[in-house]
Amino acid sequence: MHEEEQAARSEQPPPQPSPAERGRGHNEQTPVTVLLGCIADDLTGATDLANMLAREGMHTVQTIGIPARELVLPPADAVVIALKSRTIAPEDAVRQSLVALDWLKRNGARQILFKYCSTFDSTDAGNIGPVADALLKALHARFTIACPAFPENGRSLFQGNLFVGNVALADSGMRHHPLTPMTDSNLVRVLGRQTKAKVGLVPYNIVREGPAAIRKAFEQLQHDGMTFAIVDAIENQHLRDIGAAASDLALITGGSGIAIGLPANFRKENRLAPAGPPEKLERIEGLSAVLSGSCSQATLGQIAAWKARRPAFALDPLALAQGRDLVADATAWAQIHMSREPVLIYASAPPEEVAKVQAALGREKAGALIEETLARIAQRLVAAGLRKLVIAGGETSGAIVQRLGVSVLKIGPQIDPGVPWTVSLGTPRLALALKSGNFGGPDFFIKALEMLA
Ligand SMILES: Nc1ncnc2c1ncn2[C@@H]1O[C@H](COP(=O)(O)OP(=O)(O)OP(=O)(O)O)[C@@H](O)[C@H]1O
Ligand SMILES: O=C(O)[C@@H](O)C(=O)CO
Repeated sequence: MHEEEQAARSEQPPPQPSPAERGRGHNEQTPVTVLLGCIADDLTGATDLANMLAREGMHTVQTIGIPARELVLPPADAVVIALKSRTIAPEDAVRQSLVALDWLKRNGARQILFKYCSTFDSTDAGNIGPVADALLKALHARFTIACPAFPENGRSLFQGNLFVGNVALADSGMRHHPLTPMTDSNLVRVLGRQTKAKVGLVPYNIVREGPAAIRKAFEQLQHDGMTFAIVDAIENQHLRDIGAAASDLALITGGSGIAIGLPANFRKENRLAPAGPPEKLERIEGLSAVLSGSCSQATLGQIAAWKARRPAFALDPLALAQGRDLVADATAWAQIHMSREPVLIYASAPPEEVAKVQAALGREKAGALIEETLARIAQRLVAAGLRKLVIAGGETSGAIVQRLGVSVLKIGPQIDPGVPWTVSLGTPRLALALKSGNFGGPDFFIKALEMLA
């Protein structure tokens, strides 16, 4: 371990305060004292991570982008900064991630977690490798792990190969992802193409032996000149053991699953209180709706389940492009139904329809037009009393949340693995469930809103 890193880690723990005692603001005069500082490369991924940390008993706050100087955050053990850096130019992703790191360090973070997708969404140009390289350098650290496993959602790693359910990543739907097609399941190779540093593997037969064996493997890999270790994991217990073995690492990288084992390290150091009951979110009163721009298989199934029981309005992207005012149409329609029951407004469509729209409008233009439309609809519906909102899709969530001016989320109960209810701070208070495209059971939308009834 580098000297500076060692010095920071060998400090004696302070008397163990609650987050309320620790943090009262976030500016330079009164810093929040964060234990775990997290940088997520997209919005729904950040919420997934925040959910995991909250479930494991850390008071967790999520910010949308890098917190503004004047923003006062509630006390928190963990702060997750949600960036939108997964598919932007690598140099922009690096720059934004370093600003996020700087904020987290200034606010006391003792360990940094870089969260990316459980399907390792990236290209040979990045952004996982370049961002991880830059964070390591900024932290004066020489070694980290990469582990996107998330067993509860079917993501497991064996011999460095990532599986989605019972198929290898490259044989899964991720092969056809429009921005980050994943055509190689072997993460040692995938990450190896994104960094000049050496990438090694801690295989399953070592992981299953527990924290001491895993830690020894980390030491051996460092001795052999490796900077990254892809670490196999199939079950939550493996992630807990990897977390324990990674307690001394300044930087950890992975999916939300890798967070499972980290709170225990802070508890062991007497810095974190034992896990209590899940934090109760304030009750939000008002109208409910679901907005969806996700075209994933899971979301399409959830839309079908909703339509069997509840009112739904489909946005036609080609009509939109021809200038039809679907914001007005959808808003007027929703206002008739919403006072009686929750509504769904969606642009989501199966691959063949998406392909037609993309052929006519161009992929980026189609996406941006739909995101902008859903965001404007959300804005009008909030003005009309909408307060409980389920959003499907990472890009879609980003566009809507940005338009609504949301900058901080408090994390509440889990709806399905990877998706919690959250409450926005600021006015008006909104209950938001931001669902990653691939997450949630078939009745997710209905289940989510019933939880708030
Ligand atoms: N009918 C459609 N035709 C073309 N593009 C569409 C259509 N409906 C939605 N889109 C666009 O597809 C993109 C879907 O991305 P989004 O990130 O919201 O969902 P996702 O990829 O399923 O979610 P996640 O990133 O959480 O896995 C958005 O840019 C959206 O505007
Ligand atoms: O890790 C995942 O699969 C999700 O949190 C995500 O990042 C989807 O965009």
